[in-house]
Amino acid sequence: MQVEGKVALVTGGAEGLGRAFTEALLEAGAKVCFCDVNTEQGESTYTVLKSKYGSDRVIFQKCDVSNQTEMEGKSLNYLFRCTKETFGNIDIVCNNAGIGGEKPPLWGKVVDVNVKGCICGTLLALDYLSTEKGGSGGVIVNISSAGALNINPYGPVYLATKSAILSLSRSFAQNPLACSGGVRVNVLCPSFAETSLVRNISEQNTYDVNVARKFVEHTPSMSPKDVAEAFMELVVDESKNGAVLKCSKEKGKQYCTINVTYS
Ligand SMILES: NC(=O)C1=CN([C@@H]2O[C@H](COP(=O)(O)OP(=O)(O)OC[C@H]3O[C@@H](n4cnc5c(N)ncnc54)[C@H](O)[C@@H]3O)[C@@H](O)[C@H]2O)C=CC1
Ligand SMILES: CC/C=C\C[C@H](O)[C@H](O)/C=C/C=C/C=C\C=C\C(=O)C/C=C\CCC(=O)O
Repeated sequence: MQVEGKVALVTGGAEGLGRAFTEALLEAGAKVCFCDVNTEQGESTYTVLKSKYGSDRVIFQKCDVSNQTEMEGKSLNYLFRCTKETFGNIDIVCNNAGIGGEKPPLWGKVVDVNVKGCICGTLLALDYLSTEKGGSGGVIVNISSAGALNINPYGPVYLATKSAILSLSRSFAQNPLACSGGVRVNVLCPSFAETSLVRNISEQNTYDVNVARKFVEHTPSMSPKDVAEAFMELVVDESKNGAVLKCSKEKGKQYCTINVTYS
């Protein structure tokens, strides 16, 4: 895919990986609408990106991806509509927004943001991108986790949501609306990267904060820019549909095949 001149939508773009994806897309010549629930950080990031790339190429919208109705303020429906009205089309969608948490009452919000937000964002992306629905095709990249390729007793809820994103994306990649609609669906599984999500691991959102922190300390972390390089490969390479791309500091990029072995 030639990214120059294309229109992208990124959720959770105010900081961390979402900001890195947004900047990589802008650097490649795309127009980008990014959203975030954190208005202050979103406006701050928008100011920086607008001055670097121009106000005609980047917009920020406050949006909570777990908000399923227009009633509760800026929803994903509103975000997609606003992006299309502003830039005339949508070609690339990155469902990135995500949070961590394991204990009540936080875990329910984790499911709402990570799973429902990604499902809603993927369904809307298919509606706007599929040629079967008047779109011009394109690519959806959903953000799972390297942890989803394993089991982990210390982050079961978080990693369950990331596993859901993995299955959702691989399944939608074979869905008629995608296949016959010229839409590719890929999933990125990063290992640890230096962001607030990892820095903010605490008693409130993990079963054993010492284990989680030790895991992070012993696992070399990527920069968000490292992860964005893998993300852009899934956007640009039109041979990639249903691809599962793991990326880590130690082993770089690894495409994964997922099989079930029977005992
Ligand atoms: N940092 C890491 O080591 C890894 C992160 N991931 C995933 O990457 C994605 C991004 O994570 P990070 O950049 O690390 O986290 P982060 O916490 O640094 O950034 C996440 C961004 O999403 C926003 N956000 C949170 N809830 C939202 C909501 N309901 N609606 C809209 N925006 C919302 C936050 O305000 C923040 O700006 C997440 O889905 C995470 O699960 C996956 C593997 C590794
Ligand atoms: C791990 C950091 C991400 C989120 C923290 C949340 O609090 C979550 O509820 C807790 C998870 C605890 C995990 C403990 C160890 C993780 C091991 C893994 O296999 C994860 C490996 C890489 C991915 C990291 C990520 O997805 O953010």
